[in-house]
Amino acid sequence: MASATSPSSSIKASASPNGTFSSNSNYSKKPNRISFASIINPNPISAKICNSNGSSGRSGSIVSSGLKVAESTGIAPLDAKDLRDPADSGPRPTILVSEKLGEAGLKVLRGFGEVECLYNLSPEELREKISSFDALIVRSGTKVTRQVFEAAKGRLKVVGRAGVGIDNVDLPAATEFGCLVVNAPTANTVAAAEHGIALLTSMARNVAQSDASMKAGKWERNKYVGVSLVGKTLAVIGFGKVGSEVARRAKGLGMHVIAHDPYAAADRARAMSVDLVSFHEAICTADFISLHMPLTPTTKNVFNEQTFSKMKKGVRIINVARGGVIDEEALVRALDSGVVAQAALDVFAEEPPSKESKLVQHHNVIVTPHLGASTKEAQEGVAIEIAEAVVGALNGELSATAVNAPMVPPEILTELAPYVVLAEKLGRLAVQLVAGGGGVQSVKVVYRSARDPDDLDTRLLRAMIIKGIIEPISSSFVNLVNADHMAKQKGLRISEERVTIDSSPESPLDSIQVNISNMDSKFASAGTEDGHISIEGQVKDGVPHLTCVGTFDVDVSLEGNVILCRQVDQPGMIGIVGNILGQHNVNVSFMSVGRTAPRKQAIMAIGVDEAPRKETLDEIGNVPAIEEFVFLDL
Ligand SMILES: NC(=O)C1=CN([C@@H]2O[C@H](COP(=O)(O)OP(=O)(O)OC[C@H]3O[C@@H](n4cnc5c(N)ncnc54)[C@H](O)[C@@H]3O)[C@@H](O)[C@H]2O)C=CC1
Ligand SMILES: O=C(O)C(=O)COP(=O)(O)O
Repeated sequence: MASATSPSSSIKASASPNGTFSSNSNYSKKPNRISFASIINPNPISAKICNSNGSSGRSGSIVSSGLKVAESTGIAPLDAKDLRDPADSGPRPTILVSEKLGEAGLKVLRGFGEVECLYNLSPEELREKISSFDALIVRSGTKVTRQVFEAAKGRLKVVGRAGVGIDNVDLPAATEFGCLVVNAPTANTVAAAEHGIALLTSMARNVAQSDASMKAGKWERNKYVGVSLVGKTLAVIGFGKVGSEVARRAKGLGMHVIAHDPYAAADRARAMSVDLVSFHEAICTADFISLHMPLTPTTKNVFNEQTFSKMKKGVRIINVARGGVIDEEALVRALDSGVVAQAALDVFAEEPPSKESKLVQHHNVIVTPHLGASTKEAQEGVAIEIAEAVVGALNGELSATAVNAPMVPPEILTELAPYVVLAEKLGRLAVQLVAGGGGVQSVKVVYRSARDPDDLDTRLLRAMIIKGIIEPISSSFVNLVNADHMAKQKGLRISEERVTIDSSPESPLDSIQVNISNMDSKFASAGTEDGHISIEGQVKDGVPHLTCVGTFDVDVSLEGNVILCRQVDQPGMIGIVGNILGQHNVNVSFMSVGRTAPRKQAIMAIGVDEAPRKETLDEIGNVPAIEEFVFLDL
């Protein structure tokens, strides 16, 4: 007699910290987080976003179709009235806006969820409140620290940065907690560039100082003689969106513009008649230096004692990027010594800077309180951009402005949607075939495709395989944001191989094979000669199918659950097993037999709509010709 090898029972004993097997495709058991897998799942039943109370507040109507989701992945303008299905009476997502956001963006958000605008929260207050919110929208003033993610207790699904710089958000922590971070990278570019030019021109002509002098009743025409811009060299450090717009405007003022940016394309610079130069050349030759790079560990304090000492005496510096890229004490010394003649600063290492800041008070420094993005137009634009990104993320769409998850273009997402479902199911099946359930360390995934390997973006598929492998055997939650991190944390190595085959390049993939290395299988036939557990699947008519188990070809649609039996190949086996299932009221959706040779061994793969009871499985195990079998919970 073959004994029923139920993955659930063995996993229950070994792997799950709370002692219960997480059957898991029911996402409402993991209520607090958004699941990208469920979102791209074309099956409307599992395509739900769950709310904090575990109920699925938003269901099939909006996210039921993977294709529909994929089509809307590109951020299209949203009309607030279209955002929620009026019939959807579930709790609405909650959104905390912690800094001033344009009205147009608030309108989009209010059409979708419960919005609370709580400005000027202290860090403690933010930590206290955050666990009641699904989304948080910030500007540069809110520090979204690891403690904030911890305090969110898994509820926070998305942080929207209404602007560009995300240096105030702890990205590694967000990723670990599976929280998507999105920003609004384009709507304030012009505003920041215009502010840079405003600071450049007003610094050169002492506008701020002479204004203050006149308001103090003075008339000091000789004191405020400025410098001309025409013909002077401006070095733009960071030739990205803002930097290149500053360059374009400075050229209009007749300046000679050079730029330093290790990642900028030379032809883009050339097209604007801007010379891309080394950092050294930029800082040594410039009359004016304008900063437009992000604050990162590499750029922190990149303007310091040493770099100031290399600059042309009398250089003038504009900073509309981030205060932290300048060592502010070193700048004060450079101003005192006259190496730096003037500085115009919109941003500071600490905001707001202390009232006694020597830098702010310096007579050769003009300052604005981080106003670069603060035009009416930019703020409305940023608000709409971030509101749409956050709503999209809460709807489970892959955001075009995701900062800590792959950005997958809509057309690719549409194509990959059924393969994403297949990938997760193969991961789930493979791990259930491992004897004992846990301990998986090394997984090799083979993608067969007629397309050039460079044309196949596997990040999404890999994430879903990881999700499929990890979630059934732990209480961890895995999504596209944290999949690679979770794999690393659990010591799971995933290697990928892309095999080009002679087939139609119409479909992105022919098959996906998941191999778990060096593990014994509870279903020996799933093993290969070289000691792997191996299963393979394909998408047929948009539906994922299991097509190979070990060395046996099978063909069973992966829509319900699966029973795999190895038996002596003899007449009547399908009938015998089918009968047992029928007698116990288990509906068979699919059956397929793969065999090594007639009358030798065969594998029967049976798709069943519902999980059979133990007695049913025992009865199958008692059929003399059945050598081993396993029930796999999808
Ligand atoms: N003051 C304000 O209100 C505003 C400030 N900003 C800040 O301006 C900066 C630029 O924003 P965008 O142009 O939109 O970003 P962006 O990403 O388009 O451009 C940044 C550029 O800096 C380059 N870069 C990275 N490391 C560098 C390094 N070590 N040296 C030189 N270049 C480097 C990148 O290659 C990129 O081209 C950001 O720090 C952003 O936060 C942006 C908008 C408003
Ligand atoms: O977009 C950016 O990077 C900015 O610095 C703008 O910051 P703010 O949204 O005005 O606090």
